[in-house]
Amino acid sequence: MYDISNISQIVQKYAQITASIAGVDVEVVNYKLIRVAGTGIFNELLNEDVSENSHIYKNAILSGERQIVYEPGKDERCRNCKEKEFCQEKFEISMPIKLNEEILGVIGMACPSEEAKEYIIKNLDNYLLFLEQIADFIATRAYEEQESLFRSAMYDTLKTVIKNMDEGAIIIDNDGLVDTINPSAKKQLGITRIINKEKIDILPTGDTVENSMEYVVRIGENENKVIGDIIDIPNNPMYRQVMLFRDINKVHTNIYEMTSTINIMGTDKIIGSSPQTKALKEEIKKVSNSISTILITGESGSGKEVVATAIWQNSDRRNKRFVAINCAAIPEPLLESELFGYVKGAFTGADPRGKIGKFELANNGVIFLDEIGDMPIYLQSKILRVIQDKKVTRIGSNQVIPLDLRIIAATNKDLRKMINENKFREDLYYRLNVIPIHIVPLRERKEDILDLLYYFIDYYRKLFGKKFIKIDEKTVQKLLEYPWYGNVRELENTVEFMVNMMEDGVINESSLPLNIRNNDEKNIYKDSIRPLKDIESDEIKKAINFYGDSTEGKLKAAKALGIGIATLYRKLNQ
Ligand SMILES: Nc1ncnc2c1ncn2[C@@H]1O[C@H](COP(=O)(O)OP(=O)(O)OP(=O)(O)O)[C@@H](O)[C@H]1O
Repeated sequence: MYDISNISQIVQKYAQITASIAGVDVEVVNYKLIRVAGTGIFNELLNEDVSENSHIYKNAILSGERQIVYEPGKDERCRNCKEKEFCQEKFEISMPIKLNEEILGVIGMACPSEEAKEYIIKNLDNYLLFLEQIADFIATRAYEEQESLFRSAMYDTLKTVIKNMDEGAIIIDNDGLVDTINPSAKKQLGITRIINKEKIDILPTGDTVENSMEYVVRIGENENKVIGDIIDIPNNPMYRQVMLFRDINKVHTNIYEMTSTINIMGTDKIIGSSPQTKALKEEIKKVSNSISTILITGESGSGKEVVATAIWQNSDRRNKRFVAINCAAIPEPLLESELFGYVKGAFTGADPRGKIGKFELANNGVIFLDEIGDMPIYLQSKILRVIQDKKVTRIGSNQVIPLDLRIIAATNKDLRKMINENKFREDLYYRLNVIPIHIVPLRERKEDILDLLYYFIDYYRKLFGKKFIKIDEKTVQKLLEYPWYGNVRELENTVEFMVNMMEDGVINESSLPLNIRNNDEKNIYKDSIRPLKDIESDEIKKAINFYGDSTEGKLKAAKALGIGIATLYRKLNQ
């Protein structure tokens, strides 16, 4: 309950006004029966505890009713008063000070003379009304004081909470100026100076992503995009709004950290000492810092993603994001929204919170479009536009987001064949194939089989805590002869199996999976026999990849293939 002692000066003024108008002595006690204000002799006795001999006040507090005492000392209510014999007062009115249902105290009026008593009784109704008014004034001031204390305590608490929040927070006053800005907000907006009472403009971009609205926040020269919420503070004399927000880059980083599953590989981690792999590592180093688009081709499991991450790690974008999207793994209807993102309410069935797309997420870094051959043709034109225009628009949004991206695409499909079958856009192919990198199948780089074999044995024996002594010669031979259509991925899985099966630290034929154990030479030959047309086409591709697509490159390729240039052009057209 509010203690009116806290506003004793105001109460004293009311007591004096009452005393001078009524011509009587007035005192005010709080709900604990401590004298808070008083006139005449009472003024000398402020802060006195009057609970022992203030039976009438007690009655007023307990009943909440005004008390009128015509014969102080002789009245029934004075029965227990120790000083009733010596009571000097001739007449008393005690008016409770009420705030809603609570009694904050009592204002008491005491008549020292019979004349005053007579006069007051004659005008009793007016006196009662007057005293009731004064009690109401005191209660109103108590209420205002209580509210203002409560409000400032709330603001203090709010400001402490805001100061310690991870989210950015700005309190905006009724003139649209910054009242309070927390350290997180200053950091996110890149502000180092004191900006209290500076003008702030908050403009919604119209997009809602990740459950919050996107805004441009402008304070002086600083302009930033954030996503967050504006909370209006209605009926507040000082403050208009609180803005809570997150840095859009931080939102991107969080999504990236939550969704990225990439296996970071530098060229040093690419295992293999075959001439092809050595050349591949050189090529990676050469092309890493260019901004041109790369198309990596190679059979499934041959290491296309490994090469893509190695390019990123070798580039000056290594500290930026590498965002991979497997176009074959995402159902077609979802692929577009995964790539471009969307805003709240963009289409039925969409996540109502909105979504940030992979292109936007990869901005300033690298996007890896894996299995690009599985991209539906209508999306191919959209991707082409993103590559050409270097900008993206979230589905359902009008906002254009400029992009600075390194694009790496990969496929195990024959895109030229797909172009002939009208399944892949030729213009997109040329846009992607600026720097072609082909990874030869594992069976064509036998040295790598050995390197990878020992590398994976070492990895899995450590992982399983097993001792490894040796792998027998015949088993190694079988592994070298196996065609590895699943490439490095299949070899890795095979080694994991063998290390599991290995007994006493020795890997032998009995540790091999059945398909490899039964893969005798006949089968090997049967499996590896390929139509001449395919072999020819592979060799031509190899030569063109090696010497380049230019006229000079084609001349060299034809020479290396042992055919005339006209024959090469004819075969290329086929
Ligand atoms: N040269 C290499 N050194 C070490 N590990 C490799 C190498 N090449 C491939 N791997 C490993 O083999 C597995 C398959 O590689 P990756 O995913 O890069 O192949 P991919 O060609 O992208 O396959 P897919 O076409 O199926 O997407 C991965 O676990 C990868 O780490």
